[in-house]
Amino acid sequence: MQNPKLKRLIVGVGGGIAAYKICEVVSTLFKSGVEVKVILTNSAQKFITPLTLATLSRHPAYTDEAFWQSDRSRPLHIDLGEWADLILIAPLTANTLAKLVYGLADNLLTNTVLASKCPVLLAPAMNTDMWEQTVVQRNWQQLLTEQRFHGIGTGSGLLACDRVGAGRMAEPWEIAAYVQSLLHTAGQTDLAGKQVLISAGGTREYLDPVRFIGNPSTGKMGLALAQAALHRGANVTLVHGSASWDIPLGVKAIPVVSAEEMRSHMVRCLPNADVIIMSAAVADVKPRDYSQEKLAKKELPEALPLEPVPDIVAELAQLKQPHQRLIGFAAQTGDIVKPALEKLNRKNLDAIVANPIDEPGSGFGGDSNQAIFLDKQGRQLEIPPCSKLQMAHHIFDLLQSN
Ligand SMILES: Cc1cc2nc3c(=O)[nH]c(=O)nc-3n(C[C@H](O)[C@H](O)[C@H](O)COP(=O)(O)O)c2cc1C
Ligand SMILES: CC(C)(COP(=O)(O)O)[C@@H](O)C(=O)NCCC(=O)NCCS
Ligand SMILES: [Mg+2]
Repeated sequence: MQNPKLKRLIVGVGGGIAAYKICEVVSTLFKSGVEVKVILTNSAQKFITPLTLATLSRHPAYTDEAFWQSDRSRPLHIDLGEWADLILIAPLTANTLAKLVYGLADNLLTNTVLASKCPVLLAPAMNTDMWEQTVVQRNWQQLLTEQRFHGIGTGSGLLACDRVGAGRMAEPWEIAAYVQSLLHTAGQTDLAGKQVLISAGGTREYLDPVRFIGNPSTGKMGLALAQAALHRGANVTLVHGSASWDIPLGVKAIPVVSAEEMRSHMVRCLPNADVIIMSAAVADVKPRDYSQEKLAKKELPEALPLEPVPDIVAELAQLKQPHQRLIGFAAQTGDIVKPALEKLNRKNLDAIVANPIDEPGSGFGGDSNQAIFLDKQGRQLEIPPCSKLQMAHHIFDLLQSN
């Protein structure tokens, strides 16, 4: 999904056990069209072989042995540094972090970072005590104050030393998505300091403890919007119904079940938000009656009396201040433009994304989508089929360009 001009990635692998996950990152990115070259530190080679990464990346994997070879017409770190559009370092060790803070350059990886100007994405992985050391935290915070460095992680969970705590490396899918975002934006954090509030997924309106009215929404479009906003520097709150994914590190997630619950969280979070995107598929109706006990088959009514649930987007539109921007989604079959335009005007939205759920490779569940973006300035722009993350970036590009 990268910007067509930006697609050259160097992956620097550090000497930590989390290095085993980098094969998947390299493979995923290669398959999505990114050109990948890998540099391994000496310690990284104790965990994973250059041969594996060379094979997955379809390029030589570079080591300090290559750095010191005398058969090159130009130094390798200069060639690699000039070649890269983006450098990912994962896992980032405490050792390499400290070197980067001080500009130390005693191996191919650190020399390549100094010999390049592109953005650098860092994915640390460490034992909890290592990660929480004052000196490590100070190094981490200091490095992130520099514009070219972007950080992902760490998460909390089981570590390789059997400890449960902070220091887990971000998962491959999160790292790959962050790379895609930075290749799209060239590292520009145009949403820095902004609060972005997103709703995602389907809501469920229960009839009894096991049966509900719902829809097939998986929340993947909302997840992609949350990732794109986060990677562009925003603080992101994601109010989500049923979801089939893990929450990205750095996103504040609020799980909900019903439309009423979603409404109350969206209304509560609204005052702090700069941009509000309603990509959730809210059930329009709920059963009028709810039974605390599971209804026996024979107790089920022949016809289900229904009543409307709150119209969340309409309420947000009424409550919002002029500086806040509210974007809706309209999942439609058939003619998608007319009903979306009508919803944009009737609900007083700033923009709406009309989503043809009956087109192949678009709509519920999958990883790709297509849409027509309409706004109150009268723009009507087609977003051709692309990944949901790429669509999310197109939407933010359009919002930022007026
Ligand atoms: C089994 C093992 C696991 C290690 N895991 C980590 C780790 O997760 N994070 C870390 O910062 N260092 C870890 N280290 C220590 C680094 O390998 C060591 O600091 C090394 O000098 C890092 O070199 P590099 O930064 O050039 O890759 C580990 C060492 C061993 C022996
Ligand atoms: C090691 C691992 C990648 C394992 O992940 P997994 O449980 O998903 O297989 C994850 O626990 C992690 O990122 N840990 C941080 C680094 C670490 O554990 N270092 C070794 C401690 S001495
Ligand atoms: Mg609706």
